[in-house]
Amino acid sequence: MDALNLLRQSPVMPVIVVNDAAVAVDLARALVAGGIRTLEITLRTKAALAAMRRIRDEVPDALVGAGTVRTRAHLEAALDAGAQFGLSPGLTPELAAAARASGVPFIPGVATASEAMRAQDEGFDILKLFPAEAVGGIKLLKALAGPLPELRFCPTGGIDASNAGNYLALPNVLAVGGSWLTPEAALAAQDWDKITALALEASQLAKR
Ligand SMILES: O=C(O)C(=O)C[C@H](O)[C@H](O)COP(=O)(O)O
Repeated sequence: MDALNLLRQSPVMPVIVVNDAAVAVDLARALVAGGIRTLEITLRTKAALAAMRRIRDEVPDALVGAGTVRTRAHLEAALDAGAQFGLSPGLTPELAAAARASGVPFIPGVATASEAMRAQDEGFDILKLFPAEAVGGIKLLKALAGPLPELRFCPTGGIDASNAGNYLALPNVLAVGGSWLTPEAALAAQDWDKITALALEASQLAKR
């Protein structure tokens, strides 16, 4: 699978912060039950790698991704833990080389035209716009479509059920990312029905 097909699996990529690997399997099952298969587990917590391993082993319908991949070492650790793809808030030459060598889909983050052009030079044409709302959101994506028509985006940062549909209506947007499918309170309460309901709502957001 490449980044294009990956982002076509689900209109929304949940950005998941796991504090306790023990709940990762139930959480992943709740999202998959709501039709969301592509899961971005951020590397921001100690539990992240163990969570990826468990989901990979126990939830075969999920596609497990690593988020917040900032270095070659992060990417290698995530792949060892079973990650099937990676995303980053940005891109460095070292990370670009590691991602190309890994052979897994990798979606680097960009926030400007120059960053998008550098990412394209490094071989990436499917990019995360991050932090989407803060750097111009829909207006920026519309403006980039003119000079950079080959690029496709997964905007992330400040997106939720209220504005996701507007992003998905843009021709250069393949999917959106966001943390709104996994609210901290629902995770703490292990309210899997709530998370399945949010996932169902998100999976019905049609692309175009
Ligand atoms: O951890 C990463 O790699 C990131 O890129 C950050 C996340 O994508 C955003 O924190 C999600 O943003 P919200 O949906 O506004 O909460």
